[in-house]
Amino acid sequence: MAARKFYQLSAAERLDVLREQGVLGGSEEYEAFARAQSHGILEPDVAGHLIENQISQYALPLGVVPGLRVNGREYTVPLVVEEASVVAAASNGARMTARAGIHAESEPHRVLGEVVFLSDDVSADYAQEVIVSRETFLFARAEEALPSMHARGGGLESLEVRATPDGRFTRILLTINPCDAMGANAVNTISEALRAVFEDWFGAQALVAILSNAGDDSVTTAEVELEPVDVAVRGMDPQALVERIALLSELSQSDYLRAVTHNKGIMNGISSAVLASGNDTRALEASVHAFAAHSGPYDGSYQPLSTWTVLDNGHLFGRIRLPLQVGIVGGAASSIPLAKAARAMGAYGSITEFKNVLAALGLVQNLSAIRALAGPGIQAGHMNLQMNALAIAAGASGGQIERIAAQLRALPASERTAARARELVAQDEQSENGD
Ligand SMILES: CC(C)(COP(=O)([O-])OP(=O)([O-])OC[C@H]1O[C@@H](n2cnc3c(N)ncnc32)[C@H](O)[C@@H]1OP(=O)([O-])[O-])[C@@H](O)C(=O)NCCC(=O)NCCSC(=O)C[C@@](C)(O)CC(=O)[O-]
Ligand SMILES: NC(=O)C1=CN([C@@H]2O[C@H](COP(=O)(O)OP(=O)(O)OC[C@H]3O[C@@H](n4cnc5c(N)ncnc54)[C@H](O)[C@@H]3O)[C@@H](O)[C@H]2O)C=CC1
Repeated sequence: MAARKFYQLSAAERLDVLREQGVLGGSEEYEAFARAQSHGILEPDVAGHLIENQISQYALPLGVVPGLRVNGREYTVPLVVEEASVVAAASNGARMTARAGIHAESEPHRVLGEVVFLSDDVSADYAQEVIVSRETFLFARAEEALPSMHARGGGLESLEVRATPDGRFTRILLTINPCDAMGANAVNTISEALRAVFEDWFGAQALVAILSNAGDDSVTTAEVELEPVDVAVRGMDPQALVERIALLSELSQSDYLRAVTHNKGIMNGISSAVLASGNDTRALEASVHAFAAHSGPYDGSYQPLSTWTVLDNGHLFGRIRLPLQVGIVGGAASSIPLAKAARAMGAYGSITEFKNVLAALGLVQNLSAIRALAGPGIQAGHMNLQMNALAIAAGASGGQIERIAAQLRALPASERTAARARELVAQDEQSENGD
């Protein structure tokens, strides 16, 4: 019998192979992988069937942002993230915007598919002519490909032919309503079904039939108007603070280097909430950053996803606009129990509601970050919370974590190092042992 390939082995067998190859690290790493596999949250056979070449499981903390007020409702939003201060900052943002509340709205949830031919094989004009004359057949074929989506009121909504800007390719664009799902699989199924029809009619092979992660036609907007006192920082004039926040916002419009970091701050909250919900974070982020790269004054200028301005009445006005390729059904949530629980806890009654909450979360996350930057700086708040992670990395466990973190916080910033944390852990152990 032929030897089984790596991907045909069990998780335990794969671990053994990797140990023999010496690529696992040491026995400590082997133990860590093996323990997480048997004591992880997922049943080992579920984990082993979700991805390929699986050897272990990976856990991250799940936290919540309480009291995020969006469109008159209060949400408790679950986040999964490894970075200290993200949840605290989002909670801080929810607190600062609770009085005013955030208003959010989403354009209809749609995803684009594209079937692409070389324009030498199929000209845009010809494709257009054929599609217009046989539209009824194409819609019937799309319905046949995914009858359940059609029955829900979704499915193919429109067909449009657009050549690429350089004229080399003819794209047939399919606008699809995936109802409450993110829609990638739905769009791919319909696109491939129509590809076969087009190839038959045109007598040419399509280059590709796939969804586009560009979400420019399905954008969510969230806005908030705050009084300076809502964002006040001790020891600083609130009006001067909001003026500095607005200036920081202008900087991110002028300076690409700052825009990237500004958007990273926004995605701190959104990506973490999307991860918690069992949605595809790669699709989300590709879509968001592509939008940021061509939604500005000229195509190709990477822009901030949010802006903050001071209104004539002295209030601070914030607005965020971005596409959110997510779903409240489908994806990994049906197989990952905690993702399912996180979706249920978010209590998003519709896909629009989920997107509105995500955009609001991004806006308040951004507010906390730039308020800190415009005020005391980021390190004071962020590094305070980061001290727990430093203590854990230095080997602290149980009640020691809080003790060491408190000692680290009391040190000047320049002395809060890994080496110093290890020294403190060693001293703590000595005193615990009565040495
Ligand atoms: C860190 C804080 C919140 C401290 O904030 P603070 O004002 O020093 O602390 P506070 O004790 O006055 O707390 C204010 C509120 O923050 C929340 N809060 C406070 N502490 C906790 C905690 N332990 N757990 C949960 N929530 C917490 C909580 O809502 C609290 O209100 P309260 O409930 O007490 O009335 C503040 O300094 C802050 O918001 N900083 C921003 C931190 C941040 O953005 N971190 C992300 C990592 S940095 C990054 O990745 C991106 C960045 C910053 O570069 C993006 C950019 O450049 O734009
Ligand atoms: N480029 C990309 O972004 C790609 C992403 N993917 C993956 O595709 C998955 C997302 O695709 P989907 O089609 O959203 O998920 P999916 O394949 O899980 O489909 C959603 C399922 O939910 C059912 N459903 C039940 N109630 C529904 C309702 N009210 N509205 C809509 N559907 C309902 C649908 O019939 C369907 O079976 C993600 O796992 C993603 O990682 C796959 C290929 C490419």
